Amino acid sequence: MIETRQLTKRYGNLIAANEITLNLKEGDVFGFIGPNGSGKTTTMRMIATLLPPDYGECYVNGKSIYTNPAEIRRMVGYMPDLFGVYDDMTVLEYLEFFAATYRINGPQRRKVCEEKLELVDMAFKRDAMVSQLSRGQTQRIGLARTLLHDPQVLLLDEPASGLDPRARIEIRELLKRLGEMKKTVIVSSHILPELSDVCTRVGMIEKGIMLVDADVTEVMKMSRESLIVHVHVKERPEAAAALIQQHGDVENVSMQGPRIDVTLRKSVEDYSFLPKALIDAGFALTGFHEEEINLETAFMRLTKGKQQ
Ligand SMILES: Nc1ncnc2c1ncn2[C@@H]1O[C@H](COP(=O)(O)OP(=O)(O)OP(=O)(O)O)[C@@H](O)[C@H]1O
Repeated sequence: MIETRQLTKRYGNLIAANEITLNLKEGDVFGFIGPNGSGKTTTMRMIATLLPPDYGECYVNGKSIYTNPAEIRRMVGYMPDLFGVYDDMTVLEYLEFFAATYRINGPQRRKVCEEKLELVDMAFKRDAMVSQLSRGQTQRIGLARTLLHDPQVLLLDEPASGLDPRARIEIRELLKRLGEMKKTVIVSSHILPELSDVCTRVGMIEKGIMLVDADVTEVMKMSRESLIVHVHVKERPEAAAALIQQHGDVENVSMQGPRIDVTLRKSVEDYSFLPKALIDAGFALTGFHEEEINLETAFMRLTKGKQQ
């Protein structure tokens, strides 16, 4: 659905996007992660045909940004990180105004606007003035506006920035829904953990260079040097730790309060020996689970040393 090859943009000596190659299918929700100024907006604007690249190719649903920009714009909904809203309009008027620019006319216009308001859970504010919406509500109206022409591809630049935790969760739920609707979504963020449970793929960019592009599960796996297992026993945790330490597959054991953190040797994946050894030795096992790596840890580990 989105295919870029060595997409490149330079500003003087600065290479804002350096040979970005991407391949996203229908239903992919691609988390585009990177610090400020790393090239996320530049890349998305090139895909949206709003910024001409200096080099490289980009196809959306098989259409080239060079030869079919108008068709691409019909297929793409782009939500910039900052967008203005007009003060003296109600929510519905605002959406109808943009629907008109997409040539959605007649009774269809009101219907489409109301549908999108439902989708972003803002129907209850249809008659409120746009100027009186909270930031999270404004973001949701922005998303409704991006969805008006029912684009197959969505490019969302930091849709959750500046939102409180509840509004962030709501945006995440919405992203999930868009993936389920088989849209192809690119969503940028520099806040890493918030994307992990909605994205199917993750791209990590720094200084214009895509350092990692993989499935979320793959990213987690790649970033993990060795497995860590958290163990809780009812009594005598120090004695349990000493017992675990003796096992040949265990690299290191440390105590985190009452919790025993067991680091396994590299490439050891089967840790079923741990509960067995503890139970055989008479310990009452009360907790046992593998440490989860979040995207933030993954990003730090995977990009370490790759950029200066
Ligand atoms: N019009 C421009 N002229 C010169 N430099 C630019 C221009 N637009 C962007 N840049 C530079 O290109 C680099 C990439 O910017 P971009 O906006 O793509 O980053 P970003 O990853 O979206 O950042 P943020 O998370 O802050 O939005 C930055 O160093 C930025 O200063």
